[in-house]
Amino acid sequence: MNLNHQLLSETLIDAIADNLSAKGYVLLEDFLVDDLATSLQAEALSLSTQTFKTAGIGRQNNQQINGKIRTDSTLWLEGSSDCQQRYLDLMEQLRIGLNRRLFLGLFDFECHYSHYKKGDFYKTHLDAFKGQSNRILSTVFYLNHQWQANDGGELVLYSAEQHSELEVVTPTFNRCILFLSERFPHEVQVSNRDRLSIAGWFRINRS
Ligand SMILES: O=C(O)CCC(=O)C(=O)O
Ligand SMILES: [Fe+2]
Repeated sequence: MNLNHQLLSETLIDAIADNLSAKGYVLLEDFLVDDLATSLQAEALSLSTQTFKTAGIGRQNNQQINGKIRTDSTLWLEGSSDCQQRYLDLMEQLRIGLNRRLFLGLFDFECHYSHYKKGDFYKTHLDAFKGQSNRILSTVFYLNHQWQANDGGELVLYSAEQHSELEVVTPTFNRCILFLSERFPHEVQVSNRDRLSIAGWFRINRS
């Protein structure tokens, strides 16, 4: 194991757990050490032009490409580079830390890079339907420097009940949002420039 591996502080995991139980989501600035965020950004940038695939929606085995709902391209992280492995290690630490505090029974974590080109979007959706999915906690980590007000591409989180806006999140470098997958409808507004992120899900083992 690389000694440079950043570990999340127990204080940070406490704060994440507190926010998740109080309001169901948490927004974190400067989530990772800068060199890790920078390496992930560089890797996403270089891979996005070659190996990303148009994203699917629906069940894993029955993916449909539906340009009407989402238009981004994705690539799953499998730990095939040092920065991917470091990111997955951190999320593993978070998984264990959240299970200890919240008894969520999180079983594993999956994540992919996403690339939204100019004009791309992801319309309002839920990441999981109650009782039908093993996705429990959604995470999105952003990799974009100098996001301007007119760049679009905000993540809008809605309240489940009134569909009122809870939070409008610009996809700013090294920012991370975590939210309960079944609880918050959300959308990515049309992006006016390239937008890179890592979307991930902590899952329970339902089978
Ligand atoms: O990129 C984002 O801000 C959210 C992406 C998203 O909702 C998803 O991939 O399910
Ligand atoms: Fe989503």
